[in-house]
Amino acid sequence: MTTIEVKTTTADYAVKVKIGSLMTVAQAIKTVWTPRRIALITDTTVGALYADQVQTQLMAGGFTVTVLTVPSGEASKSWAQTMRLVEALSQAHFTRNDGVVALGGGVVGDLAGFVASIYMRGISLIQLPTSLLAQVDSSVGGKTALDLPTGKNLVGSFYQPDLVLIDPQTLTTLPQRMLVEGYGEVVKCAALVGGDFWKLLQSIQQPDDILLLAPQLIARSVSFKARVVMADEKEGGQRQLLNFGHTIGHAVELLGRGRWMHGEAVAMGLVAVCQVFEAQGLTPVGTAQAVAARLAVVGLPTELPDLALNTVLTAMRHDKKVHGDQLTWVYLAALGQPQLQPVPLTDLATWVAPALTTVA
Ligand SMILES: NC(=O)c1ccc[n+]([C@@H]2O[C@H](COP(=O)([O-])OP(=O)(O)OC[C@H]3O[C@@H](n4cnc5c(N)ncnc54)[C@H](O)[C@@H]3O)[C@@H](O)[C@H]2O)c1
Ligand SMILES: O=C(O)C(=O)C[C@@H](O)[C@H](O)[C@H](O)COP(=O)(O)O
Ligand SMILES: [Zn+2]
Repeated sequence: MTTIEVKTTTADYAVKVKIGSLMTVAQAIKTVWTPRRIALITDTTVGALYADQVQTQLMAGGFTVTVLTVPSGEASKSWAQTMRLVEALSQAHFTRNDGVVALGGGVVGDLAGFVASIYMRGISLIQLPTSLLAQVDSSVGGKTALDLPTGKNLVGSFYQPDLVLIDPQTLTTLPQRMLVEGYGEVVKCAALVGGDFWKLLQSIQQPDDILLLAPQLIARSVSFKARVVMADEKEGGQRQLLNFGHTIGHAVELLGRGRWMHGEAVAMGLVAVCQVFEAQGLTPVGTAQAVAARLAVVGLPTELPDLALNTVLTAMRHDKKVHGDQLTWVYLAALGQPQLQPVPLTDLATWVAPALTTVA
């Protein structure tokens, strides 16, 4: 078992990574929660695979469990599902002493986390992430979110869980496309960290290698993310670095309307931002190609689709790193040396243009 401690101004919790840990989930939860009622929030796909097993374990451990299921997919990060879930909690008389357990990928984690943060102004939360993306990134750090038609994650809260329990065994049921998209966030972390983490990616030459190295990739990604979150929980400064590749990535994800998964859009965004900053002379020439090589080897997309510049710019203006009349970008001064660069909104078109294949 690898344990990574996260200590922020609002919470102290452990991220535990252990193969098979979902089989002893009640034991782990009892280390942080007394017996209580649990809303086990999951999606249709993950629920069908794991909800019974988790519910049985929790009930044997003395918890009372209500399973609440949302449709799989990004569209569930919505007001409609939020309303359904908080109303279900209320109708079942959940109180402030009860808790929410999120069982699923990043969608379930973001949605259930948001629900836990607003129901009765906040009830306890535990994350049981089951996708690679959720295990390396979204379950840790306390960002919860819903999407709006204008942009990704525009509603949400910072709300830390009491425990994150990661069982890499769940990745064996994850379809290859979802395994690979989660790897997009691993490449992001490795590019930010550089050194041995970046070198480790040389061992990944095909999607199966991701599964083989999953415990290591999870531990390294989470350790890095935990360090950043502990230094800057609410993204006043260096937490913005975790948004590397997301400025263009989120725009592409939104404009694709479900065509690309988050990690795929981030993969395109990582290469694109390196191209943008190579053109500005701030990222060493060849970085975009080096990043693209690590992504392409597992089949992640590395070239932006044809998108009209004005639609990309409109989506980017909803980025939460817009402060006043500037958007802060994350770029690599070198692998392992990320920097923040504010760019006036009026200059965005000139900056972004080199990354787009079609300028309309
Ligand atoms: N809060 C954060 O810090 C943070 C970080 C990164 C991404 N995100 C968000 O996470 C979301 C993407 O997460 P995701 O890629 O996990 O998507 P997802 O939650 O939609 O999961 C992808 C698919 O895999 C299925 N699945 C999950 N685990 C499975 C398993 N073990 N076996 C079989 N199927 C399984 C899901 O049902 C879904 O169909 C996006 O909304 C993104 O914005 C949040
Ligand atoms: O945890 C963070 O901070 C991140 O930026 C991690 C990102 O991978 C993640 O996609 C996050 O949800 C994006 O946050 P947002 O604030 O840009 O919506
Ligand atoms: Zn992300």
